[in-house]
Amino acid sequence: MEYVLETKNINKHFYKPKDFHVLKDISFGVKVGEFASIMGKSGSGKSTLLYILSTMDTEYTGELYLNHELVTGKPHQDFSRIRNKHIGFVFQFHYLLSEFSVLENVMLPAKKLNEKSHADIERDAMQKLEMLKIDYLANQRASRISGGEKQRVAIARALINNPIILMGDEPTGNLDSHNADNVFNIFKKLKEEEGLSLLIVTHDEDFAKRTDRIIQMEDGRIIP
Ligand SMILES: Nc1ncnc2c1ncn2[C@@H]1O[C@H](COP(=O)(O)OP(=O)(O)OP(=O)(O)O)[C@@H](O)[C@H]1O
Repeated sequence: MEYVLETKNINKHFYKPKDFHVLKDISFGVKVGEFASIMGKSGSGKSTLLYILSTMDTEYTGELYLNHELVTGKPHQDFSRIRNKHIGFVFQFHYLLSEFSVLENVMLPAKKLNEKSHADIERDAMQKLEMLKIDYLANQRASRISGGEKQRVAIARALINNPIILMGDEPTGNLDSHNADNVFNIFKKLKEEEGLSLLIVTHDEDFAKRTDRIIQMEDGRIIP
């Protein structure tokens, strides 16, 4: 089985205000090209898990593999590069820089990676905007566009470095049903046409039901 992401026995505690075993023996994988969702009650540990999987949180025991490579325990300076290059992340809130144009926002993670020329990055960013059918917004200030458009720009930004997996923490949580549907269809298209792997935390059952697999979390565990 070809996995883009795999975990082995991930455990995490929060020690303040008192010891709390938040993630318990999490072992699972996301297959290449799979569109998986994570559901579970509030407080079951979904966001905590996603922050570990996206290498934003390194305080845990167990193992995380991306593209079969063990990333757990790497030197700290490696993580921002791994994250920037291999993982696209979409939050509930878009976190766009409001004074920058849409195009500049999408270009930023590629600028940070510093592997391509400005012209190449601009071309790639325009291609992502075209793919998401928002290229007409390229020169608009991010503060001037609608909520649904902002989330599509955030997706374009998450894709700019051609990640191996796109993760989302309730990316449709702030959207009305029309815009949420739009985002689902974009994710589905990314899977079907680009072969992208996706792992999306959601509270929306209709959204989850339409993904390839629902991973259920309860009390810090994945329900088998
Ligand atoms: N920094 C922290 N310190 C202590 N406890 C924390 C911390 N962050 C989260 N928790 C606790 O860990 C548990 C899991 O939180 P988490 O945010 O992962 O849940 P979730 O399933 O994503 O919930 P929601 O659906 O409400 O976003 C909760 O009980 C939360 O209160």
